[in-house]
Amino acid sequence: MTSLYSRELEIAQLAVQRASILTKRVFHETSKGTVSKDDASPVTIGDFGAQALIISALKHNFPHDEIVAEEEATELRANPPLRDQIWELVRTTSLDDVAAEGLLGGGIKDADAMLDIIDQGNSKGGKVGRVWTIDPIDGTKGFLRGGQYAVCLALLEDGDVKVGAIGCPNLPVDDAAPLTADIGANATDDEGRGVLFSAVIGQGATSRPLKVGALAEGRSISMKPLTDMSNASFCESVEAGHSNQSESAQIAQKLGITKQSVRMDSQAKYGSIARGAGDIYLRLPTSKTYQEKIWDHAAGDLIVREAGGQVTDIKGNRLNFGVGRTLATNSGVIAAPKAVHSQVLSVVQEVLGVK
Ligand SMILES: Nc1ncnc2c1ncn2[C@@H]1O[C@H](COP(=O)(O)O)[C@@H](O)[C@H]1OP(=O)(O)O
Ligand SMILES: [Mg+2]
Ligand SMILES: [Mg+2]
Ligand SMILES: [Mg+2]
Repeated sequence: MTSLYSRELEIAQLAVQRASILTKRVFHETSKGTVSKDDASPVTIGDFGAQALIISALKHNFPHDEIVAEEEATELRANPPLRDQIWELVRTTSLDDVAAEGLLGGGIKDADAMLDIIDQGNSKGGKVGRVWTIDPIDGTKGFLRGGQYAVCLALLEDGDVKVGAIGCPNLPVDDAAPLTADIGANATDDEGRGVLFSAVIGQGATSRPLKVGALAEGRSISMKPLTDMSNASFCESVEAGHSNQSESAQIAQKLGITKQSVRMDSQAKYGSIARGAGDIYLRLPTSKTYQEKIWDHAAGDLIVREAGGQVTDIKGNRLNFGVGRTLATNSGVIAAPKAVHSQVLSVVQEVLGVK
């Protein structure tokens, strides 16, 4: 008997795996083609290309599902050389396994079809029906720096995360490796790196080596039991503009955490705590107006919860993925093992003055 969401899980993981190949090619082979978006955040040919490949795989398998994806093709329609650079990558990226590539429906017809596919990620989201959410490259700044980044995909059903997959090409493949954002000085090959995290609601969380063909064997992951806060390690964003690092230092001190925070870009933070490499992930608001995006959290939220963690915002509320493209009703993120979450939450609220 096949389990619930088994097909969605398989397609999601293969789609993430294929898109990850494209991002690695961008990093190793080409200039990054970086352009600035309206909000001044960077986007590269890797972001656009990865989004095209993932949406194409989803539309082939689940043509009626909605898609909320980060990027859109307007810039590319006005910039044919950029479009052609992306098309060349998309056209020549496939899984190194005929059956797996076949499951994703193979390639895209032409450059114009690619632009239309990228724009199919424009759903408004919401709390009704099946909605996939895609962050083709999460942590673009980490990607550009040669640090951590992630290819993220999740399925929401009636606003609830049911399936999540996160590809982390630069994390150690070994779940027992120490928590670090460092990929090794002058690392030029992918030796020992690349992990694919996944989860299905009610079925636990898994990690497996990130491959370039068929899926590798997975193993079940869980958060580390944390009994003594002085041994805890917590992770946060590299970018001070994405999470308040001086408040997190005060919180850590009050909790009795003695280790320095580990700063890493992207949802690699969720994956790292889910496999017990780290313990706590704090994301503390830096502005009253910024709304977190659903594609930045959906897969990580499920993977951590399925690994035995609890994920809330700074008010203690579950993340609500059913209110549109953003987490408009939430503020910040606190992810921690269930047993200590309330302790962490109360210190966060004390330091931040949250009532
Ligand atoms: N002011 C902000 N507060 C929190 N997150 C932000 C802010 N500005 C951008 N981001 C998002 O944070 C995510 C990366 O998080 P991290 O720093 O933990 O890796 C990116 O998806 C980025 O969005 P964007 O893709 O638009 O740059
Ligand atoms: Mg992101
Ligand atoms: Mg992104
Ligand atoms: Mg971005």
